[in-house]
Amino acid sequence: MSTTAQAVQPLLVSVQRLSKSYGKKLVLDAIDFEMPQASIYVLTGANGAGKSVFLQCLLHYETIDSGRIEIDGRPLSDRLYLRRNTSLISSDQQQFIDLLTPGEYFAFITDIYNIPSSATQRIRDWAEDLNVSKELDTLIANLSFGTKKKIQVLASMLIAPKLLVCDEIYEGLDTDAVAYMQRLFLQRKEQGLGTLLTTHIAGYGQDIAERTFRLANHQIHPADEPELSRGCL
Ligand SMILES: Nc1ncnc2c1ncn2[C@@H]1O[C@H](COP(=O)(O)OP(=O)(O)OP(=O)(O)O)[C@@H](O)[C@H]1O
Repeated sequence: MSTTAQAVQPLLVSVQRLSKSYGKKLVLDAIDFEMPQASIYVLTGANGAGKSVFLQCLLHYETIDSGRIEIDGRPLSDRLYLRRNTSLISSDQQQFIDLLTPGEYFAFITDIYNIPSSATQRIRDWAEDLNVSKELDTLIANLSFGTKKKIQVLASMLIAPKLLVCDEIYEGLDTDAVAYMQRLFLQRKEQGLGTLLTTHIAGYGQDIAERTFRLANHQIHPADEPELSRGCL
């Protein structure tokens, strides 16, 4: 997508001077970051750079020390709008669904998001695409790491949030699933939805992303900035 096209897209994510510390440990230092609607952005950074903390702050799972965050033009204090229109896929966020089966989890989602019951057939087709049809009645706690992730992916497909945030989505996924995810993100973009992916492995997801950023030294910069790209993984 050209810079001009991006300029006319309304913003999906707007972050201004976001700072976050844990005690004396500074993680994010006055970060500015913008992402338009209908986009795929990648955020890279070394282990411990602060990518997950940034995502947690973005979706208000973590409090911020200072700064301003807007999602689709709404402040984080618009809690219901935020929860309805965002989803996070992360290996750390699964415990709350562990004691449901995928089938129960999807029923739960269709209830709370008021999704028509016709979606049930779609989710069965998608489950077949991702090769998890046989797991729909197994407790999520007992599924493999990659299968748990696929269940989260299916849930996000049901919800189709305006902003989908994926923390290390490719970790633990087989090659077919990775290819499926790439197609899903591109499809989301065509539908006007935005996807933000983090990875500590440079190259992952960047082939489909229009922009890649790097979190280093507590700040986010375009990954192709010369002084930062020297330090890339
Ligand atoms: N709840 C917390 N309390 C204290 N420190 C924390 C907390 N959460 C994260 N940190 C620290 O913040 C820093 C950034 O962690 P974060 O998990 O965001 O890194 P990351 O870039 O996602 O790393 P990785 O690629 O390994 O997943 C780390 O030093 C981590 O120890």
